[in-house]
Amino acid sequence: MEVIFVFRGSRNVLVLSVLFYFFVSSVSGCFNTGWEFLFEDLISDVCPMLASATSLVKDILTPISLESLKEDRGVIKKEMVAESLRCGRELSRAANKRGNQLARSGVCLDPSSPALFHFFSAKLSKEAKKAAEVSHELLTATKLLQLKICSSLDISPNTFMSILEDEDIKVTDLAYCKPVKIPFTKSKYRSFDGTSNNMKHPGWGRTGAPFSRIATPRYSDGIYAMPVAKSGRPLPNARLLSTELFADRPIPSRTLTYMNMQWGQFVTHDLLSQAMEVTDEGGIQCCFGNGQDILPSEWQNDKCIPICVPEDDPFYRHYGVRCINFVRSVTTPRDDCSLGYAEQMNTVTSFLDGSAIYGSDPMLASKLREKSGGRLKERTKFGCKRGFLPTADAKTCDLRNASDPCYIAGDRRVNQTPTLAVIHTLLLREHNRVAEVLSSLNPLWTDEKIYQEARRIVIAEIQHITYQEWLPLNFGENYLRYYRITPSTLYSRDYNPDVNPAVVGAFAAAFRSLHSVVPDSFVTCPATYQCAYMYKLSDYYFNPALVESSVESLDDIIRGIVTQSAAEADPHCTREITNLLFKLDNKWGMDLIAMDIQRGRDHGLASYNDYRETCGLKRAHSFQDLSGEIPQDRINALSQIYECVDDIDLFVGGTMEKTVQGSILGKTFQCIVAEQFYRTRIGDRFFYDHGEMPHSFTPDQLKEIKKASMARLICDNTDGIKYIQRKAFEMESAHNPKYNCYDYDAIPFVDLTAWKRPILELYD
Ligand code: HEM
Ligand SMILES: [Ca+2]
Repeated sequence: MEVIFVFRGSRNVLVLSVLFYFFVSSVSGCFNTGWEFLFEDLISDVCPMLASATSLVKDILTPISLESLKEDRGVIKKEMVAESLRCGRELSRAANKRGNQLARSGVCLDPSSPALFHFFSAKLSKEAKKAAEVSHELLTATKLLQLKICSSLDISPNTFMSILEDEDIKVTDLAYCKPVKIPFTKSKYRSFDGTSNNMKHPGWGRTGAPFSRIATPRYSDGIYAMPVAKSGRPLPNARLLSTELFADRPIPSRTLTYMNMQWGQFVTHDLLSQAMEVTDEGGIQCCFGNGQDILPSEWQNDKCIPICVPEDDPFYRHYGVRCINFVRSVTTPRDDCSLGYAEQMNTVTSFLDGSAIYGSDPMLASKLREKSGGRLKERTKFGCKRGFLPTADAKTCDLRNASDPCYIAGDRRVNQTPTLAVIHTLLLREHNRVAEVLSSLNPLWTDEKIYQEARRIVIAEIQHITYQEWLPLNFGENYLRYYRITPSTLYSRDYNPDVNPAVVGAFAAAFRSLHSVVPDSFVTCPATYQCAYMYKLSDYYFNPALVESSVESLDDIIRGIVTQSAAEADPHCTREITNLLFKLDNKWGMDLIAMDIQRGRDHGLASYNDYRETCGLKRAHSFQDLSGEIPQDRINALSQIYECVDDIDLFVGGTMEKTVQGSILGKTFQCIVAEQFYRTRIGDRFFYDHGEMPHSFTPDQLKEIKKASMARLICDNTDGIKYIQRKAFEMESAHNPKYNCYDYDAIPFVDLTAWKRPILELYD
């Protein structure tokens, strides 16, 4: 094996012929900061003006005292900013180049590794790559200024950050940062990429927007470096936290179905998606081989933050696994291109706008269309009346037979599990069903008109099912009313253009805690509902073939997931996701809970204690102060792993809280989730029940949309499902019995005749 070995510190590229590679675990690789590529002699070579050896205060600052720094603006000299931008660009490009070289020289992912499949979930567009590149340059420039100013003035990184905030340095001379006016269009229909939803801020909620923050980040340097404990030591190991605090204890929910869990994941995929950094060659490898150890730092990409596995790990030690591949999320410049801390990119539209069905950019949207009859592309299958998702590149699936389907949809995660692919199929069918009815009601409508109207109806149904059926069930009706989240009986008039609909980064942590409701397997049931077969999740990651394995298979899966319960919302998670995620043909997989924790740190999310304050709870000064929200046994476990109560990660602390009455979440996550769904509704001009707008539904139409339900969606879009409980997110019971799909009183029907328009009204 020939490996190009790039030494940090000397910038020499040595080509080493390595026949047998003996590897000594490098502990430092467990705690990368993200700035490993910035070393002293490189900075002094590339940017002599910024190197700390030339720390003359007058170079950087106009000659004034430190006290006045906080009051005055414009104290950091323009030339110094320009120089840090130039250096930032040069150094971050060099780091990029080094990453590509490493990948080309063989430091890349094993084709059958779980880690490779982790990368399939989000691919970066050309625009996203550009944004990521510029954001690295701006972050590196910020870091260089910080290094220089902190060493020259002997101030802390935090003091520098507050100076920088006051300075509010916006970059305008980078081509990317030149203000681009996104033209506001008055279309009745949403754009695909979320632009032009807000008239004053046409970029709000768009594909590629930064996640929003409701608490100051806890990067250890205030900019991008991975967080550390208050003592300055590393935070507890993410895998250790997973095994100690989230151990598998399978308790089924008494009330909620698997379908309830599945809709939650689907809604998540509509609202957000972070992507991981890649090289020009593809996914980044941070571990040696297939997880045998951490790569030595000389071979690691700067974006690597691998999860080290403790030697005595209860599961991985049996397989010699010491390293879970993990790579930092793509960052993006903030909306005004100012210097400051890192913001992560949301690669889908932030609105609840069916983007997982239609795509988050016009190109994908177009690719998914039939271009006739307003329909989405679908595949037919002999013996089935209704269609299936179109298929694409089989390389992104783990197929057993060449003829098995690998789906393409508006969201790349569609193939993650067969039950997720089922929801995508139902909504694809609903679009085409609606399109057919609309075109028979309005025979003169064009393909475009039918497509847009059907899309508008399906998005409204998704919003209605989510806000009226799913949210109150999971988070409590009273609570939602209190936060003004529940839609009103007919129109609501509370659209607020000053509310940014961007997804809050902490919301991802809160919703990730629902990984605990994922069961270990799913069952299938024939028409008699005598449920028979059970499929382990880990045998079906990225293998959706089961959806089409027979004429009845899709119906059987749906009957299964409305019959089977979800797992209880508690801190216990199935080993199918904590040991076996994306296992494929291996004996072991990745750990989703360790990844949830590590991802929160990667995004610099403020600590659990900070979010307690943000949410109006008392800040805890000792572990015991958590007793109002966290049960004693969990407090004991937390205090044994964390050094200090301030160190507790948001994901961990939030998941440990006891649930609020009527909700599957504790107080802190309840508050964060409420904040998100408030923004998603109030900040979306096109939200389905906003009245008195040019694009609002007529009262008759809105009344029909409000009849939509999960049960009706299933009845209308399956061949053989004849009976189902009225509330498909809840287990069948005496209060929630099964009804015949033709019983329109029990399971109301969305009557589309309200969309019949006068024959001469072709387009509006
Ligand atoms: C079988 C079920 C599921 C699987 C296999 C799964 C898998 C994953 C994976 C692999 C990630 C990315 C991890 C990372 O790189 O940081 C992720 C992220 C996430 N998951 Fe799940 N998940 C499932 C169910 C759910 C459910 C039920 C919910 C919520 C109701 C949920 C909410 C989230 C959220 C909010 C994120 C962060 C998304 C992002 O930032 O892009 N997941 N999940
Ligand atoms: Ca969306």
